[in-house]
Amino acid sequence: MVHDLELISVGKTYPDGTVAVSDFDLKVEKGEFVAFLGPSGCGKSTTLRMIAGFEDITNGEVMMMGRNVTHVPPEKRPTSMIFQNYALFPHMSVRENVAFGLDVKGMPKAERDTKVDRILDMFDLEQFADRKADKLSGGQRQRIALARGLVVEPEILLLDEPLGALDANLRRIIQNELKLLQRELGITFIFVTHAQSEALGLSDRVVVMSNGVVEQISPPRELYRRPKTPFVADFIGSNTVFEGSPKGAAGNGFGRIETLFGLIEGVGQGNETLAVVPAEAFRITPLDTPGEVRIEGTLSERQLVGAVGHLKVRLSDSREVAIEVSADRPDVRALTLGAPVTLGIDPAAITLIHA
Ligand SMILES: Nc1ncnc2c1ncn2[C@@H]1O[C@H](COP(=O)(O)OP(=O)(O)OP(=O)(O)O)[C@@H](O)[C@H]1O
Repeated sequence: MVHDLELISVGKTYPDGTVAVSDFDLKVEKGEFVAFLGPSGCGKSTTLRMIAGFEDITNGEVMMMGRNVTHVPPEKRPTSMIFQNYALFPHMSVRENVAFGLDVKGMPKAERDTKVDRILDMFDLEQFADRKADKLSGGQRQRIALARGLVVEPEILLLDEPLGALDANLRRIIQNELKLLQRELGITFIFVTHAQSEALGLSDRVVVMSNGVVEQISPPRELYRRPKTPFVADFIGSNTVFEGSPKGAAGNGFGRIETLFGLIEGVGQGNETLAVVPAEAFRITPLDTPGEVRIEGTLSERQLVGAVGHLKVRLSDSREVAIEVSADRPDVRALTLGAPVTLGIDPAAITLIHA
């Protein structure tokens, strides 16, 4: 199958010796929305710029629609890039800004104008067509940047923190628009962000990066449910990680590790050394699940707010686990600070990973 975009072992070392990206492998299907997510400096932008062709690749190859574009200049790639600061020409009108990419391609005027009119209409920008770009609001500028990126009809749209300069409200609005637009046009989107909620909310798949290395490529839900590395377990959601030693397979895709808190069973092979437990998987026993993992602790905090009880349970290694329970439970109401508490976890919610 031919992919819209394929990165084969792509790496980048800057002239000063900084290794920004190493061995990046990725296959993206037509119409997919993929987010690159990771802390500042992890190599997201460098990777995006290599895809766009603005940055030389030190090793590896970039394929687009089955064609090797590793050494193809940006304007000859089927991509279009949108930057965080929009990179609009402030003294050009909206229309001139949007037409710019088509002019660069040498498109005949009549055809160009038709395309520009159509896209201005699509983004509700006709009434601003003759206004200078620096006389517009952030949200309007963002729309122009999108219109300018899309008017050249790219196969792949590359977006580098495109919403970073917007306030929270506008950000949410444009996020929605972006997602609808992407569905409607069926264009492949590669989206760089360090905002977890944005990556998880918008994309079909998320590439989590750290220190120039791909940690995990998964749909958002999978990142929450089945982190594959300690970095992802720490970076995504709110997990508690227990260390242990491998105790082998337990059947049906489950394994066991021996920890300070006893045997923990979870999804895995049983040759792993870490058990990852999402915050919402902890329950206060007695509860129902047969075969649940049990961990002992003492109640260190209790707040009953309306129907919800916010509890904290201190474990023997002095870590605290936060739990939400129904405040109506008589056993919860009866708990006093310092009381022994047994936590129960469904093994299916636990993921075993390698350190
Ligand atoms: N031109 C350059 N020369 C040397 N090192 C660079 C250059 N550009 C970026 N780097 C380094 O490469 C690494 C990756 O940078 P990159 O901008 O790709 O990260 P990022 O994940 O996009 O970060 P941010 O979210 O802050 O934009 C960082 O260590 C950065 O300092």
